[in-house]
Order: sequence, then structure tokens, then C-alpha cells
Amino acid sequence: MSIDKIAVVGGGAWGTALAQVAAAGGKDVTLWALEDDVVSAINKIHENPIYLKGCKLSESIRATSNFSELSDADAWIVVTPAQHMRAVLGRAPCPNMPLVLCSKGIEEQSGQLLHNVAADVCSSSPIAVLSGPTFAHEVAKGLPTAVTLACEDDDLCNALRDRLSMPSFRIYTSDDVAGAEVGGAIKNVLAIACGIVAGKELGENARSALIARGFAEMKRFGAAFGAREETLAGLSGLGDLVLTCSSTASRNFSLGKAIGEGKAAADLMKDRTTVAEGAHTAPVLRRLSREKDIDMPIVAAVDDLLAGRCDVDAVLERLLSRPPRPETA
Ligand SMILES: NC(=O)C1=CN([C@@H]2O[C@H](COP(=O)(O)OP(=O)(O)OC[C@H]3O[C@@H](n4cnc5c(N)ncnc54)[C@H](O)[C@@H]3O)[C@@H](O)[C@H]2O)C=CC1
Ligand SMILES: O=C(CO)COP(=O)(O)O
Repeated sequence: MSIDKIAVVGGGAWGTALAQVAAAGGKDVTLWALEDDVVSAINKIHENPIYLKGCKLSESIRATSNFSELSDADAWIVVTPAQHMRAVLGRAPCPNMPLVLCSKGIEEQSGQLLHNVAADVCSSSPIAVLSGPTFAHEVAKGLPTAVTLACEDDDLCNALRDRLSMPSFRIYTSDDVAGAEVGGAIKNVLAIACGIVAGKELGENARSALIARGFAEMKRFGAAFGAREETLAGLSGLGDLVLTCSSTASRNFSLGKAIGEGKAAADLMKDRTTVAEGAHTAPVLRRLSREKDIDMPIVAAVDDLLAGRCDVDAVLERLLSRPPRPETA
């Protein structure tokens, strides 16, 4: 299977970093971006100063705002914010070639995982999911990174792995598409919770407890949505959870930190140019957990804080006064 021409759909930090990985691996890369300023900066100065400032890009990456220039690609790497994926793919002449979904979230309106959203819009495209602990600025610099690539078609999964791998970008394969998506979506909500712990100065013990109990919520949700526990314990679940819950380089963690320091979520969300997916995932995750009767107290707490229904002290009191229970329940 020839995968030499790559189209990247989405010119944010992650799409730009993935374009850089593919170009460094010798692929012919065309990147579709929404903003004309991003397109012209990548073509003229080989940088994306809006979303990935300070990172020199390969001169071979061509940027465009015209979908027709992606029509001869062998695969599309789709990196839009989760809530815009349906609209962006709907604007494109739907390709028959493989789509590699790299966004992290759940569609708010439909409650669907993103592979289902993409399948709705591009019903004839085979779908893979690439997810893991991957801060864009580190990947763009070529620092060592490992990810999960999930696809139900083994041959396609192996072909994509072979064509997209680099020594510093190590790809592990899986056939658990839902599992790879569930971990990436939920860890963003839990990162907001860990940011709140940091902003409120509740200590490192509390942060570790949140990671472990948050992982328990991820496993409960995953079991109801067809995710395998071994996938959730891997790069796309626990690996990404630990990364995002530990660093102010995470937009989700930083959003939580500011809330923990006393700022109002609504003010923090106003005028954002970069995406903190957890803020969009929390309400839909809460809704789905209620519908399926899945106990997710940390997700519920983050949802209440983001919606301004409670303050941090009230949410903390609620979490700490829950009745004792066996750890594995
Ligand atoms: N930045 C990172 O380190 C990583 C991000 N991701 C995921 O990749 C996805 C994209 O995130 P980033 O590249 O970081 O974005 P970003 O925060 O760097 O940039 C925002 C993106 O949103 C797009 N956008 C804004 N309004 C839009 C609209 N109305 N329609 C379509 N697109 C619109 C912009 O064009 C831009 O591409 C997210 O789901 C994120 O969770 C995954 C792994 C790492
Ligand atoms: O998904 C990411 C790292 O794997 C990026 O996290 P943030 O969106 O919180 O910055």
C-alpha cells in the first residue's frame, strides 16, 4: 500500500507538528488550515506563529486553505478540534482514502466518539485513530515520543505505522479504536481537575489520588463504550493521563490551574484561540455517564465547576465526603 502523499487537515499546534513529522520522514505533505494567516506563514516563513510559535518547519510542507489540493493524497491526517470535525470533513470532498483521526474529544451534540462522527460524514473511508502522550511542541522538535495507532484493519494499521513511524516517533498498533479514543477524551477532563488541585495548592498526594481515581472513572466509562482495559492502561489512556495531569504545558491543566486560583471558568473560556478540549468533553461525558448510570464523580465535579454551578470548595467537600467504598468497586 503506497502512503507517500499525506494531507493534514487542521493547522493548529498538533496538525502542524504532525505535518513536520511526516515531512521529516520524507513524505510529500500538504496541510489544510482554516486561517489564511497560518497558510501564508507556513508557505512563506515555514513557521506557524499563531499555533506553534518558535518551531522551524520543513520547507517541503505546503499549506493551503483549498480542499481540492488534498485530493491526490494517499491518507488524510485529521486534526481539527473535536467539535469542528463534522463540519470540516463535511466541507471537504469526502475522500475514499484512509482517515487518521488525531483529535481528542466526544462530539457534544450527538455524544458520539470521533470515529463514528467521521464515519457518518465519510462513509467510504477506512478510519484509524492516533493518540497518546504527545505535546505538539516536543514532537515538532523531534523529541522521543510513543503513540497508539488503532485501526480495525490490520493491514492498513501496519501500513500506516510503517509509513508514519520515525525513530523519535514510535507507533504501537492496536485494533481497539474505541479504546484509543476514550482515553484521549477523558484524560483532558481529568487534567482540568488536576490543574485545579495545583491552582488551589491541594498538594501532590491529592493530584496522584485524582489520577488514580480518575483512571478508575475512565475504565468504568470505557467498559460501557466497548474500550478494552488494556488499551486504557496504555499510551492513549494512562500514558496521556499522566502527561496531561502533570504539566502546565497542557492547556487543560492550565485552564484548571487558573480555576483553582479563583478565576471564573466562563471568563477563561472567552476569547480562547487555542482549544482546551476537556471543557467541551466534560458536559457530554457527564450526560453520557448519567444515561448509562456510570459513576464518575470527578467528571461531574469538573462539569459543575466549568458551568459555574459550584465553587471549588463546595466540589472538594462533595468529593471528600463520599461514602467509603472498596477500591476496585
Ligand atoms: N496540541 C497538542 O499538543 C495536541 C493536541 N491534540 C488534539 O488535536 C486537536 C487539535 O488541537 P490543536 O492542534 O492543539 O489546536 P490549537 O489549539 O493549536 O488550535 C486551534 C485549532 O482550532 C481551529 N479552529 C478554530 N475555530 C475553528 C472552526 N470554526 N472550525 C474549524 N477549526 C477551527 C484552528 O484553525 C486551529 O487549527 C484537539 O482535539 C487536541 O486535543 C492531540 C494531541 C496533542
Ligand atoms: O493531548 C495532549 C497531549 O497528549 C495535549 O494536551 P492539552 O490539550 O491539554 O494541551
